[in-house]
Amino acid sequence: MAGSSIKPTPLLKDELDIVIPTIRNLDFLEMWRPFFEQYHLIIVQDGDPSKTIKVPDGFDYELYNRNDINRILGPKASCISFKDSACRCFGYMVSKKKYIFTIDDDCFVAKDPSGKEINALEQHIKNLLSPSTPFFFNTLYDPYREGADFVRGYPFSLREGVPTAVSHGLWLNIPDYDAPTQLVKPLERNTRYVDAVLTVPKGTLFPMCGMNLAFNRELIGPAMYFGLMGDGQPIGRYDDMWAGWCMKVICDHMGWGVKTGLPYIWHSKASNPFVNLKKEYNGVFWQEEIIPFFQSAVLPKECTSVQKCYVELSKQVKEKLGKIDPYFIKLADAMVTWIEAWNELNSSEGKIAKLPNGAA
Ligand SMILES: O=c1ccn([C@@H]2O[C@H](COP(=O)(O)OP(=O)(O)O[C@H]3O[C@@H](CO)[C@H](O)[C@H]3O)[C@@H](O)[C@H]2O)c(=O)[nH]1
Ligand SMILES: [Mn+2]
Repeated sequence: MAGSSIKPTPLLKDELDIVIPTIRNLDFLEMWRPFFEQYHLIIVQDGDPSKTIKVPDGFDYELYNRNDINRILGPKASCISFKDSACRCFGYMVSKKKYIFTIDDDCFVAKDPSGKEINALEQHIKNLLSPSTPFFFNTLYDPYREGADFVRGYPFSLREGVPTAVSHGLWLNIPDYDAPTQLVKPLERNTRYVDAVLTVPKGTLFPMCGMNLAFNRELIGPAMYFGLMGDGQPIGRYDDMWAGWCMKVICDHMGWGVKTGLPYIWHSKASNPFVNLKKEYNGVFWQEEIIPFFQSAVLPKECTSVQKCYVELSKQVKEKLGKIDPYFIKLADAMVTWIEAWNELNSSEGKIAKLPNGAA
């Protein structure tokens, strides 16, 4: 009898949205069709709202342009960036699903060393559905992976792990370098496939790239605000970095885990390093003060929800980073506006993620 032609239902089919920011086109979806077609897409169209973005046939999607964002959020739309990929966070806010995967429109299906096409979404789901180990490093990497385990000396009291809030994937071909590095190494390509998933240890920050990223929206969604960038702002290409630093401080406080490593995507477009240098210029200097701020940030135990953590962080940003540049006062206010807008759109969910015992 011929094999069944019924496709297996993909994992989290009705619990995950794929968020795509675009100012270009969505032709890249053809390559992802086998992996994405059964999921719902949320497309955030940046730039000129009068331009029509064609979505390839067969995909289930909702599309929002700037007019939609302004109509839905009213004055609170001011917290959503314009003319920067940071606009993608609007998609996180309007989603009603438990999980989010976000990918850039110049990211394609990569192949692993055996030549097999990588289903990046499937790997992110595996990462999110298995625990993290932020409190003690496992030298054999992901202990929950088939064929691996905790090594000798790993405390049994910690082997249950903690919930995974974020899965950060990587990129073959064009690496996510900053502009100075791009300028110095214009031809460098990442050809190294490292077959590992690591938990970022508690108390350690990392540079979160938004091009191949998934997260548990019910846990950490309110903290995934991609900071004010692009049009009218003195900085760009630090939206995902800002979100990553805020997110990690809050995950550490809440006792949740963040993973990085597999899956890889194939990043195809090298954005213009000179344009990027102009966008990043202030960030190159400011990050030398921003990082110590996040490294020393302490959230009080009264911060028992992500929203409360985030508003507390915004207060500390205003107080401690506001003296670097007035931009940080504007950013701190935008962080509060984001939470207000998030709560308005998601009030029915109202789920407040509580601190697990002793995690603070
Ligand atoms: O004004 C804009 C510019 C771009 N987009 C969309 O955002 C993503 C990323 O754009 P692009 O691939 O051109 O930028 P990269 O330099 O490769 O991106 C890296 O920097 C981060 C930007 O902060 C990004 O997350 C990283 O991947 C594409 O989908 C563009 O269509 C936009 O919406 N508005
Ligand atoms: Mn890109």
